[in-house]
Amino acid sequence: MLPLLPVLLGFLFFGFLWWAFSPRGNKKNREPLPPSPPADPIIGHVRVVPAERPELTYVKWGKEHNTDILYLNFFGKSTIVLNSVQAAMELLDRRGAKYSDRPDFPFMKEQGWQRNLAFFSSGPSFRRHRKMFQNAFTTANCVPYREAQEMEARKVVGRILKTPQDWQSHLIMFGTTVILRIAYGITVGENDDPYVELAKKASFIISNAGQTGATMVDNFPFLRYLPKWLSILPSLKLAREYYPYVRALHDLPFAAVKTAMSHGVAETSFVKKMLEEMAENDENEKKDTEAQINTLTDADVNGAAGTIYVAGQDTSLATLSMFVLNMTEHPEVQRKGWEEIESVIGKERLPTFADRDKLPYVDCIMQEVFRRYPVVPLGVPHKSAEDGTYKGYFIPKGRSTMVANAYAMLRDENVYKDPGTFNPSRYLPIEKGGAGEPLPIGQFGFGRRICPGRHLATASVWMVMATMLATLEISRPKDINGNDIIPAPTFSTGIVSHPAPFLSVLKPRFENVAELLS
Ligand code: HEM
Repeated sequence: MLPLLPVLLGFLFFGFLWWAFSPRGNKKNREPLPPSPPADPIIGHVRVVPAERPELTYVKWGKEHNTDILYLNFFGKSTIVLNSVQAAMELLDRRGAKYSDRPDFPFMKEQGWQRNLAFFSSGPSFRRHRKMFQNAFTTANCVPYREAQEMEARKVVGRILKTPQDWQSHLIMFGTTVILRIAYGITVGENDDPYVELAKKASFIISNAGQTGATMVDNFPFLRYLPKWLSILPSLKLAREYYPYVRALHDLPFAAVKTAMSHGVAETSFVKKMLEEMAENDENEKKDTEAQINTLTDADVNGAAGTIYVAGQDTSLATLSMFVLNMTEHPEVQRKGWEEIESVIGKERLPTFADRDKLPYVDCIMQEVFRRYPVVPLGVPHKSAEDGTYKGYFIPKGRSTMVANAYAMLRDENVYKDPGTFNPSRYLPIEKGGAGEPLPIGQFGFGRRICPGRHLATASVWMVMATMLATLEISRPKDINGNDIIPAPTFSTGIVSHPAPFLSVLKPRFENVAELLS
């Protein structure tokens, strides 16, 4: 016979786990939780959500349950998935005060990204950093960075002309160089430049340490406090190994700007602008307590510049890789883009930002690149600060993570005809032969957390796309029988999604391209 006490304790223990990790609707008002696919006891949906591209499964579940809001449970933590622009606008935008917090990201902090706006919970640091970013990167305040964007875009095409087979590395180089220039005013040399080396190390740890917010350390934060010799998880070991590089990426260029400023030779940059503003405001703010809370410190500017790198480098690179992929798949679109550029600008000079309004089709190409394969398909999670309801469903506070499924929104068949097809004309007005469909919404997130770098990012991406369309022909390679090899794209899973390496042939569109670039 089984001993009674251990059996009883076992029952109690599992009963407690069941109770603690089970989802509950709002008992008081009898509102149910949003529709939810079947889950396991205690662990919830951990086993049923695929590790690869979960956004596709969320779309499927949304259709099966005929809903634009889903409820998932991971070890008792609620996740609310929003599959439509309507749901995201209602909750994350209009009711943004409730749904703009962030869950904790202990694993990013372990890697060295401490003072980072993207990972701040609501509070004074969030407000200070958000204000700093919003002011620094309005459309008007992005204008001083245009020269750097134009120059770096031309450099990337120049590098592609020299070694076209390395086009992917050259795009990586662009992502890094343009951000280092904007954040610190640093013009880097070629691949072996020490700043580029540091930036590569920082990028490596972000893309190889697991899915942001969903790693073991994020789920079990106590793991962070294990001593170094007990870093049993490979990802934790990797994070600790790369920590000094991430910190150096923050500290070395920051110190270089300060030195350059003290000698009066610093180039235009975000850090320079912020340090100058700090010096101006210093005296007034000493007297005022409210102002002191809002006062920026060196540590704030240092963290914010690192944030520009982590938030802007990989996203811009992934978007440009998606552009090359779409152009390889659709030579006819590429040709139309080039024809527009040729008719407006000719072949004697390269596009500049002043041409943008006169190139509506090129703009549509960029919008379609943002839409078809969104590079941040599940956004960055928000957190609910209060209980709420949507379409009669209960959204529990505190432990609920809100995930805006940008992929579902940008592929919504109710909004876009044949959403899987790459068709830039869909945005043109009907009277101009287009379909008058709305520009994409969701690729830059929502509400109070919407990407503050979106104007800067759009400008960088537009400039590279326009320069590449004006100068390069992007085509499919041929197989041994002379037939086109059409890419069969697959994509990485992570906060930023990249296309897996694919073959594409890039060559100058006409004879004097190299001269134009020089
Ligand atoms: C094509 C390039 C980019 C894409 C697709 C992109 C997309 C996003 C998305 C989806 C979010 C999450 C928004 C939310 O939580 O609702 C975000 C946040 C953020 N992005 Fe971007 N981004 C890009 C480039 C940039 C650049 C160049 C910067 C640098 C200035 C930047 C700075 C940030 C920051 C600081 C946040 C966090 C905002 C917060 O938590 O309040 N991003 N971005």
